[in-house]
Parts: sequence; structure tokens; C-alpha cells
Amino acid sequence: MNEMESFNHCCSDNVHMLKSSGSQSDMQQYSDKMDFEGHNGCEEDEITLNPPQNLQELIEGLKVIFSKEKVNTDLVKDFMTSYKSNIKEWKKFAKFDKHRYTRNLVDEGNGKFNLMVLCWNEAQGSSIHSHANSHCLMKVLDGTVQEQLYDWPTESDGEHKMVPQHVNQYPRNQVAYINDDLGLHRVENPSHSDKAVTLHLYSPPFDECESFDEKTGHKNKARVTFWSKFGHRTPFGKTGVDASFVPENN
Ligand SMILES: N[C@@H](CS(=O)O)C(=O)O
Repeated sequence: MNEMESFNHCCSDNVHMLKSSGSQSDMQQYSDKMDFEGHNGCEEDEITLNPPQNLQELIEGLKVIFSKEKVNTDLVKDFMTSYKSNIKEWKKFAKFDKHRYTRNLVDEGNGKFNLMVLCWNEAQGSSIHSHANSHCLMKVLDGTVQEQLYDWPTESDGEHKMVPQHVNQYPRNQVAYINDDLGLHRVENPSHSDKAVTLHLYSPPFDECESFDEKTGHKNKARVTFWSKFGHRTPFGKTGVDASFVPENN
């Protein structure tokens, strides 16, 4: 089984999230999820998570979810959505660079995932890229980010301008999900007056992916590194090329 397949709905390892003070519809949503998994005969080894009250609880809960053999990406998305962004909790990781967006490692997820804070100054963005066969969840901690989604270029396209197929905007606290089966994307802070901060989870962790030239569709390997780790600046010269996929117009 490859890593992607291991992210189907969980069956023998059940992890659920309780909606503590939710509305009727919240509770219905929770019950539906229980039913779905119940139909699969999943009643053993059940773990119930409360919605995280702070960043530390979010990290600990994610470690529980990812300790299971199978991981339900809908649950990860719901769990990340239910964390209400609080700047006091993540500001030590939020380090900006005037030239490009930064990647700041928060937690290595017991080897199962990397959790990082990305900081986007006004109008900064990534280039079009893939995700190394990993799962990518992105939660907005501050500001609003825009995602442009692209199809993979095909050999028969030849040299071809890449055109976005969808454009999504994500405000504070929303979570987006992508993997290579869904296509390619680039993310930017569309604001010329406000910064943006996002929290990214990648599983499995990766340090190389592919970046694409929007004008031609040509791809290149791109190493990804960290501007800081655990709140401390990463030493220059030890982490290879810079962290970001930077579009030519940035
Ligand atoms: N995947 C990018 C950020 S984004 O544009 O999704 C990165 O990890 O640097």
C-alpha cells in the first residue's frame, strides 16, 4: 500500500472529534461521521478528540490522528478547522522576509508529518508546484490567501502557457486540501496592504518537489527548506537553496 492509499477513511483505528458546544447541525455532522464509520464495523480502539483549544492541543491531537495506520483526511481537515487562530500562540514562528515567503518548521509530527507556519508579505506568492505525492493541508492563521489550481501539463501540450482552472480564496481559519491527484497549485497573498500567515501540514514530510514555469509548463526539481525551525533562524549555508518556490514576478 502506498502512502496515498493509507489515507482512506479509517476503519480498524477510529479517531473521532467531538463538537463540544456545537449547534444542532454540528452534532448532526458528527453523528453522520460516526454512522459512516459504524457501517464499516469500526468499533474497536476508538479515540475521541475534543476540538483543540490552542495550538499545542492541535499539535497533540494531530499526533494522535497520525499515530493510526490509516488517516482520514476529512477528520484532519475538520480538526485543523476547529482550531481558532490565536496570534499569541503562533507568533514565535511567524518570521517574514522582505524578498519571499518563508517556511518555518513548528513540529515534525513524530516523523509522520511536518507542520509549519508560512509567512507571506504583501503580494508574495509561490510558483506553480506539486506536492511530492504527499497530502497538503493549509489553514489560514491570518489574512486571506488565494490559491490558483492548475492541471498537470501533458507531454502532448508541448511548450504551453499554464492557465489556472480554478481560483479559491481562503480567509482566516479556513482549511484547504490538495494532493498530486487533484493537480498543481500556487498560493499567494493577494493583498497589497496586509500580511498573511498560513499553517501547513504535509504528510509524509518532503524536502523536494517540482516547480513549473507558468509560461512554458516546463518543470524543475525544487528543494524546500526552512527559514526557521522551532522558532529559531536556520543557519545560512546549511540548508541548501532558499525555502520558497518564488514566482518570477515576485
Ligand atoms: N507548498 C508550498 C506552499 S504553498 O504555496 O502551498 C511550500 O511548502 O512552500
